[in-house]
Amino acid sequence: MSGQPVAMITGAASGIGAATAVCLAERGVRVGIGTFAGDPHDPETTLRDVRDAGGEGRIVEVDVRSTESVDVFAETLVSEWQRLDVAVANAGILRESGFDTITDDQWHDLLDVDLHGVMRTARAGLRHMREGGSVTAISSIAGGVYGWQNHAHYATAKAGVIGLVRSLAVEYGPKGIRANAIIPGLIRTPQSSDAVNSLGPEGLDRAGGYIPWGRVGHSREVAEVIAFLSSPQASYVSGQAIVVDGALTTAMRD
Ligand SMILES: NC(=O)c1ccc[n+]([C@@H]2O[C@H](COP(=O)([O-])OP(=O)(O)OC[C@H]3O[C@@H](n4cnc5c(N)ncnc54)[C@H](O)[C@@H]3O)[C@@H](O)[C@H]2O)c1
Repeated sequence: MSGQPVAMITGAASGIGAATAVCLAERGVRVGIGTFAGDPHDPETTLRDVRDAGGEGRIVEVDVRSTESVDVFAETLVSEWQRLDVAVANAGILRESGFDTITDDQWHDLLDVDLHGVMRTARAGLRHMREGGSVTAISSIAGGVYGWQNHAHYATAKAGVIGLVRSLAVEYGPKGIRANAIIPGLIRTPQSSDAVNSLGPEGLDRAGGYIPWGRVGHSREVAEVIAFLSSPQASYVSGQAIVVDGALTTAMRD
């Protein structure tokens, strides 16, 4: 096997996934830009940014609710570049629902993306990692650190991915494959902007005032940590869940 490492990133047309594609490209990683048919964001923007960073990318449509779709994503990259080294299970959705009114379908639909989609991405990637590798899953402070009212399904999924990466770290450590989770706080992306809509157009800025760092995070600030975890520089970091939140979860409320 030769050449630059290759990464698969789900949900890479926007937000943290798009920033991760660029960060990895800057480090010489060829990136598979997983894009979802229902996403209004144009993956060509991510591809252009990857190329502007001097990198190489390939857009592949993928729905993490489908095992076949995720497997084809990984196989497409391997057939193009003959290797796969990094899987970033980033795709996720956020829905609000009180717990005693949630339907089985609503519960299942969220976990199908946010937990089972992560499992499918990790599994598809791991099968092709021949010379070590790295899996990074995106959790959340909701579930990863805190509970969250009216979001029990989301928090359950995000807690679940931490259990998953810990188990993968143990199972695949002997093969030189690391697995970690990122726990973002409040990051300015399409998902978080939708979530705080009820606070008004300046909602994210106001929410940032409650964070010790004085603002919400940028996708790039999460992507840098994902890129580090995906790199050989993180060679002894595995089974961890790393919080990237501007000290939000560290702060004691008066
Ligand atoms: N933004 C935040 O404050 C925050 C905080 C904690 C965790 N997260 C997590 O970060 C990850 C990235 O989210 P983001 O904030 O960048 O928002 P985002 O909406 O920009 O990204 C989510 C991506 O997932 C994709 N997606 C949705 N359903 C899919 C499916 N079935 N198959 C494939 N792709 C699908 C979307 O197309 C989108 O590109 C998510 O897992 C999210 O839960 C975000």
